[in-house]
Amino acid sequence: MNKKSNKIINDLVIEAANDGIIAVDQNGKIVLFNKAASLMTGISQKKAMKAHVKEVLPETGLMDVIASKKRQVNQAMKFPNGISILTTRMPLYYEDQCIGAFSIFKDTTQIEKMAAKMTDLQRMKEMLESIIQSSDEAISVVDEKGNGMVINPAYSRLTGLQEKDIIGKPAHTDIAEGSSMHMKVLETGKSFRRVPMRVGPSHKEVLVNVSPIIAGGMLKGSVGILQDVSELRELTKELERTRQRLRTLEAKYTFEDIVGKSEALRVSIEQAKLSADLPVTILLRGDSGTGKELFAHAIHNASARRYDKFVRVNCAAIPETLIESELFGYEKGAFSGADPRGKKGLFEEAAQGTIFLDEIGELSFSAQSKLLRVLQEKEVVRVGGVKSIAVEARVIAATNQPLEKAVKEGTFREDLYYRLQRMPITVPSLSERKEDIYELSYYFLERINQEYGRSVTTISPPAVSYLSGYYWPGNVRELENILGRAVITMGPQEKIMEKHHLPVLEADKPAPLQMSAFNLQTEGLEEQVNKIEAEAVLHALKICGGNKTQAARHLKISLRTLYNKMQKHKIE
Ligand SMILES: Nc1ncnc2c1ncn2[C@@H]1O[C@H](COP(=O)(O)OP(=O)(O)OP(=O)(O)O)[C@@H](O)[C@H]1O
Repeated sequence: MNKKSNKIINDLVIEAANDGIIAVDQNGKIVLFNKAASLMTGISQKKAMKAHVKEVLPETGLMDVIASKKRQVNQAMKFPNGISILTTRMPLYYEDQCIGAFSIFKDTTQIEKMAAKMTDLQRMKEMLESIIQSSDEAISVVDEKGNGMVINPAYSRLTGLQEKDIIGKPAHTDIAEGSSMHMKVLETGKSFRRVPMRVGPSHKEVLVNVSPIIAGGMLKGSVGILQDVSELRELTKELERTRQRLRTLEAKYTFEDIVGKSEALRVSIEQAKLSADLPVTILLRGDSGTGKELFAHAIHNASARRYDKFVRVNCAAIPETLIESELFGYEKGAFSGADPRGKKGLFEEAAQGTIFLDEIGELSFSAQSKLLRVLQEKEVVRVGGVKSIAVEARVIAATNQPLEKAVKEGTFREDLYYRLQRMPITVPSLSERKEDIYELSYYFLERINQEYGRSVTTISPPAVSYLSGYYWPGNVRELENILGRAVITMGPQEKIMEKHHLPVLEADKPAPLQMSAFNLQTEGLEEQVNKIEAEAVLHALKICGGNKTQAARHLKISLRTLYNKMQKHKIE
């Protein structure tokens, strides 16, 4: 290869190089400016060649190199067009004489951008990690193969499992009962919510929400959030207790609110008014929905105790295991799961007010004994305690059960029965006072109008006589419900309730239960049995007009079991 061809090759290589190359002579005139240099600086090769470097690219610092004769390696700098470069600059020598300088530079803009992105990603990752670690929700993450990747301290607290037990281990490692939802997510790519399972060595009951982690359109893993069911249960129970307490702490009605002029009702009201200030326990008797609670409110409000509390306790709705501690309170450490500070019972809570014991026929035998003692001695002893606490509250009890039968069968204490029977007041059933239906209907229409924003002003005589022909197993409560339903079926402008607005009311015996068809293919036996049970309970309540005692009798179960079933199937 001769000198000439050598030069041609050199020129071609320089031109094709990815790095920018600029060379200047000892005066600073640009003598070499390759294509990459042009692309990076945005200056055309034509303009750059022969121009003085100070005019077009003073930032290259080549004049300094000529002056100092020093090489500078890997210097970072920026061109005016924003391109970042890394440059190496050197003086050019020929026969020991500096004849110029040159610079080779690389475009580092992309690398810088990537580095910034990496820093952002790193920051984001650290942020996410600290959110996960400090979250009160128990979180577990698995990778696309189903191996544990991340758990947080809340997860360890809930399950009792540590990172060493989970990280890198298969997704089912933490499961005590149930199948891995993480694996289900990885198999289906779908989310699942509120799946019950048990986890960890202590078989902790949890509800799990799981979702796929999708990155760049690919399934990369699964994230699960575990909720402690026992905590949820405790909260729900507490809410229920608070609700019940709120409902119980005021007596809304007075004798003025008891509608009806029938002789049967008038006698009961007279008796109740007379007993209001007598220092005796009252027993309100009568079918479900006749207005016993209304009477209890009215008696309290007519007594000297009206400015004190009215505490209502539905003895059938409180679980048997809790009734004694609810009524009489408990001392600290009385039983596991109890408030460690101990708790006042409802008798103490009622103080100088009234305690209304609804469904008293449902009290357990042992609670009956304690109640008798309270009525006789006028004092309570908290569960797990020894100290007697004076009871000043007045007791009004109510039942829709034939207590005499329960006494005979040995399920209700005879001595308690006689104690309660000193002042019994029977609230008549609606079928014994059908003449009150007219007045009651107008009273309820007014209430319903207010509640639903309607203006039904009249009920036609045929509609009233139709209502009077019915046997009203659910009493006044059923009448209120039927009128409410009828108003909903009426047009918004209709003002007169006619017979056709009312549902079909069977004059006498109920129709047999028609079971709906169940989908045997998709539902398991347990689901089917549950549905049938819910339907049977609903049907019994319907044909008994919402009268729970009758419905329980119809189903041949105790009233307490009926309450449990209603709660289970969320039947109001
Ligand atoms: N004479 C009445 N005047 C006005 N409203 C009444 C009358 N009797 C009952 N009610 C209403 O009917 C509904 C049922 O009454 P209440 O709850 O007092 O019945 P109850 O006999 O205590 O029923 P249960 O035994 O099922 O607890 C309530 O909404 C109540 O306000």
